[in-house]
Amino acid sequence: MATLIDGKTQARELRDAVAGEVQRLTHTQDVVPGLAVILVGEDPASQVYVRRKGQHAREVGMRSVEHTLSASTPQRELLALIAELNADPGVHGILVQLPLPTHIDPEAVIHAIDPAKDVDGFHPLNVGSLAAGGKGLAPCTPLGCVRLLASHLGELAGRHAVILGRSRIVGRPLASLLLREDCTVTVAHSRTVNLAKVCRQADILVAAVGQPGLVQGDWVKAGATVIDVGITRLGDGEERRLVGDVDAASVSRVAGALTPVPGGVGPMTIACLLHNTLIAACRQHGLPEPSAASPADTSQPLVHPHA
Ligand SMILES: Nc1nc2c(c(=O)[nH]1)N[C@@H](CN(C=O)c1ccc(C(=O)N[C@@H](CCC(=O)O)C(=O)O)cc1)CN2
Ligand SMILES: [Mg+2]
Repeated sequence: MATLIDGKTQARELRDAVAGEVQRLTHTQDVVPGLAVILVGEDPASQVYVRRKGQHAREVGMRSVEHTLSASTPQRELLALIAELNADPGVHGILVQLPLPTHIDPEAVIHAIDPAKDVDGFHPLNVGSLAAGGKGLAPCTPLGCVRLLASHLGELAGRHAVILGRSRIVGRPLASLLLREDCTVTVAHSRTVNLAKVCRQADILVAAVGQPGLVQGDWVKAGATVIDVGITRLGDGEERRLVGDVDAASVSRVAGALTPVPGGVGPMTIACLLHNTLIAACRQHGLPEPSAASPADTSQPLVHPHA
């Protein structure tokens, strides 16, 4: 049976490491990293994630500012709030929780965030920097995937990674991050011919399409490491459950290791957000960065204590 890669524990370890760095910054530099999170509307899942981001930010010693706006907030009001936060020297990281109500253009919102404070890594300047192999802020879910992979596999260089899904939030930035680790990267998607055959070539298989149970055991090479990014809510009440893109029952008989849903990539997303906020604060104050920018650098204890 496949080893389960425990994202919950690793996320806690990363938060603890970030907390140590925050304490050091606060005491030696008088800098308290500040994170501002904006929620527009009342989507229940988004409310949970935003609450958790604020709570975890405070737990690691950061200043946390939460702005909750009604679902009917005009776009110009949201842009005005972002402009205020851009100008606030006590705020080092800004994020707007997605999805947004349909009358708001997410592109306009993402463009409005100061790229230096864009801790989601969604601004085109950060997207471009990552694609070019530079040092811009990278998106949190792909960063979490690379940390989990490096913790389990150590060196990633030379491995063939197949990423299922080409979204802006996961698939594309993850391809850039894995290229940075010298993986051979294939991005597969809904138009890929013979998807199962492509997936069977992977040493590392990442499923990020939002289709429950898509990846079956016979799509996986024996011993491969499988990362399940999908989180779909099925059922109601007592029957309510979260399922990933991977059919865990069949895949765990073939794979070498697998991330669970829940408790895999999800918790790493918020821990990586805190790490990005710490990096952003250091950069804004011209201070050396806390350990390696690369999540797969095993030489630094902040990065992944398991490796
Ligand atoms: N501005 C952003 N919006 C969204 C992002 C993002 O990174 N930035 N990602 C997702 C939501 N998300 C964080 O915002 C997120 C999703 C899931 C989890 C998580 O811990 N999941 C748990 C299950 C939690 C549950 O019970 O619902 C798990 O997988 O174990 C954290 C953060 C979309 N929007
Ligand atoms: Mg996620």
